[in-house]
Amino acid sequence: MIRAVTIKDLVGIDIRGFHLNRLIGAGSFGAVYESTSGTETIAVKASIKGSDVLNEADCLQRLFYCNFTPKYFFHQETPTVNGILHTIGQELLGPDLETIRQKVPWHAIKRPTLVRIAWQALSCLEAIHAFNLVHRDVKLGNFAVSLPMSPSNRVMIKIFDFGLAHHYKDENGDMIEDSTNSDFRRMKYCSYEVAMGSDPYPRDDLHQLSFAILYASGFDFLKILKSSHDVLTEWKRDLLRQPAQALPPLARFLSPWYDALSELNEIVPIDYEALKQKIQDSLPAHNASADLYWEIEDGEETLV
Ligand SMILES: Nc1ncnc2c1ncn2[C@@H]1O[C@H](COP(=O)(O)OP(=O)(O)OP(=O)(O)O)[C@@H](O)[C@H]1O
Repeated sequence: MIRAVTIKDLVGIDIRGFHLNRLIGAGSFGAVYESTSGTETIAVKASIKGSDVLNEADCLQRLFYCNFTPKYFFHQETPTVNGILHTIGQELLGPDLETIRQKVPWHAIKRPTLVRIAWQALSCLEAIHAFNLVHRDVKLGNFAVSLPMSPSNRVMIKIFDFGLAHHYKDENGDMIEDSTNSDFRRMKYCSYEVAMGSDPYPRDDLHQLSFAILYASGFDFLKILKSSHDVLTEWKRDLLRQPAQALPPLARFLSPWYDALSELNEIVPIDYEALKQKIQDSLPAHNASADLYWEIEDGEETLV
C-alpha cells in the first residue's frame, strides 16, 4: 500500500517496475514523473481523477500508431491510503511549448520557428482527427517537443494530455454522444463557436490552436483571458470576422492562415493541406515545413 500524502509526493515509489525519479510538473489533478526501469526512461502520469485518466488511457491506446502523440505503455490502478491512484506510463517528452515560450526573449517566439511550430501543431491535430478524436483542450502547454534525436538534435512537436478528449464519431461516420456532459463554455480559451454553445469539434481544436499561436508570437493572451466574458467573446468573434484587422501587430503576418481558419464551417471537411499552405504563404521566405531542432543559443537551450 502506497503511503504518499498527495500525487506530488510519489518520488521513490515503483509503478509496474518503473522507479519514479523526478517530478517533472503538476497540474490541477495530475503530476508527471520521469521514471526508469533499467535503461528505459518514460513518463508516468499520476492522477486522482479516475475518469480523466481512463479517458486518456483509452485515447492513447487508440493513438498507438500515431507519431504525433506520446506512445502509450500502460495504465495502472494502485490502492493508496487516500484511495485509488491512477497512473499512465507513456513516452517521455521534452519541455512543453508554454515553458519554451516563457524562456524566449520578450516571450515571443521568432517568426521562422513560429511557423514551423504552427505547421507541426496543425499536423498533430490533423493526425488525431484522423483517428476520430477531438482534443478539446488545445493550448500551448499541451504541446511538447519530443526528446532530441541524435546526431542532429532534431525534435518534433507532439500533442498530449487527452484527459478531455472525445472519440466523437465511429468508423461509419456516425456521431458519438459524449456521456460526460462537460460544459466547455466554461473553458476561457474555448473557441468562439463553443463559447456560443456549440459542442467542440475538430474545427474548434484548430481555433484553439490559433489562440495558442498568437500567444506564442508574443501576444498577451492571458490578459485577454482575464477580461470580462463579453469582451473576450467579442475578441474571439472579431478574430473570425475580420482577422486582418483583429490580429495583433506581432502576428499580422499570419493573416493568410487566420483568414483560412475563419472560413472553416461545419459542412465542408477540413482541408489540412490547404491550411498548411496558408501557414507557408504567411512567411514565404522561410520553409514552414522544415524540421525543428533543440539547440544552444546564447548559452540557453532553445527551439529553432
Ligand atoms: N509525456 C510527458 N513527458 C514529459 N513531460 C510531460 C508529459 N506529460 C506531461 N508532461 C509535463 O508534466 C507537467 C504536468 O502536466 P499535466 O498535464 O498534468 O499538467 P498541466 O498541463 O500543467 O495542467 P492541467 O492538467 O491543469 O492542464 C507539464 O509541465 C507537462 O509539460
